[in-house]
Amino acid sequence: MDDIPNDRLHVSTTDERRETIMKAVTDILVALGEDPEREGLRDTPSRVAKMYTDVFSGLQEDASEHLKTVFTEDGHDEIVIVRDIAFHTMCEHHLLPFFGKAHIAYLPDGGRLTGLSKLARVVETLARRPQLQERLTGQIADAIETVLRPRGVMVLAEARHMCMEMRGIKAHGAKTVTLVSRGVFDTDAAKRAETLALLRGAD
Ligand SMILES: Nc1nc2c(ncn2[C@@H]2O[C@H](COP(=O)(O)OP(=O)(O)OP(=O)(O)O)[C@@H](O)[C@H]2O)c(=O)[nH]1
Ligand SMILES: [Zn+2]
Repeated sequence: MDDIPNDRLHVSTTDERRETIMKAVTDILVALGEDPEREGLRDTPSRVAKMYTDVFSGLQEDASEHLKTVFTEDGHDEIVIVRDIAFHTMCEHHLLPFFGKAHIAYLPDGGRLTGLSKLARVVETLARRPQLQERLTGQIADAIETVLRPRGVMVLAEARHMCMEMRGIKAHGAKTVTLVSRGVFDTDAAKRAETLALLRGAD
């Protein structure tokens, strides 16, 4: 949040936020030449406000909190992989959805493990913000690295961006793949190759 000027940092209550979004959506409808009072649109500003507060709820959360359920299992310093964690998020440039799957691998150190579901919770929290795929991928790795201090972490994300498909270049079905690797996966070529193959899976 460091890059937001001070005068924009006013923290709104949920009600204030909803009111502001409703007014903005009404203005957009009017600017488009629509009648915001017609039956089908009457509840649209409040629906969109509810949807945005849900879709962007991760802005009020700290993703690393999820990982703090740490189990110490001495001697278990073997790789842990969770594949196919589905996510839906919004690109920060157009506020259009991008969605896909994240695959996570980490090599624990000192037997420090987290609950498997917590990895998916980290993805969910970080996805519920205006995002870039590269940043989402990096932030997932950062959270795991900071809390679990593993020997290595690797995150692979693949997604379809609606701003590239339904508008602009209209590259239907194009998939963007991003990869972040840290620690031993960055320095040990054999471990990196082996883990990347596991992350990619058979399909
Ligand atoms: N690197 C990156 N770019 C993204 C992501 N999501 C959307 N974009 C891109 O952000 C760019 C914004 O480019 P601009 O030229 O400012 O916007 P635009 O005129 O709408 O661009 P076009 O999409 O090419 O029509 C586009 O190239 C999008 O494809 C993302 O997660 N990562
Ligand atoms: Zn976009």
